Amino acid sequence: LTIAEVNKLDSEEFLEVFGNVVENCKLAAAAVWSHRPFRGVDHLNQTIAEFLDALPQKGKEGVLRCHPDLAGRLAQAGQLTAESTQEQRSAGLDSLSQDELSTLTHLNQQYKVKFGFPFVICARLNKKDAILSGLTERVKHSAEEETLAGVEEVKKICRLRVADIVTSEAKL
Ligand SMILES: NC(=O)NC1=NC(=O)NC1=O
Repeated sequence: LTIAEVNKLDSEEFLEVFGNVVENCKLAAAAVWSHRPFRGVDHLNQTIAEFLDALPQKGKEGVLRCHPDLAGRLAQAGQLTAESTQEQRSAGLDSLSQDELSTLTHLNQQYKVKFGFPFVICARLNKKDAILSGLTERVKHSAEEETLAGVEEVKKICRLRVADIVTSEAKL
């Protein structure tokens, strides 16, 4: 879609198209629709980022809780959204050794017990080794730090999903 076509979508169509740019969080798309017309893809991403940043602490944690674990139960059951399936596959998370899988599962569990929300990272920008080292490092942080770090990753995931939908116009 060009940004001009995006700006013509009514709220229902906009939700159909952008409803999952933030995983399982249609509210983000529903909230930013009223900012149209969007000047360009950067403006659209900026409004989503501002929506996420303006959420209270509990809201930020809630957005993180809407994310499926990396190589977690849903992934192993083949029940991830199309976007998450593709992202987790691109990081090589669908071909982990038994050791890697048990390490990731254990660390994810440890992280979730500590923070009460899952470890979130942009899988399209991190291969499995970066994911494992990121998780090992970030589990040492505070809940406040990890809420912010998780939301930053959600913004990266969102930007890539938006880029799959909106053709950025060549600068005229
Ligand atoms: N817990 C996660 O980080 N999940 C995910 N990151 C992605 O990039 N896709 C996911 O499903």
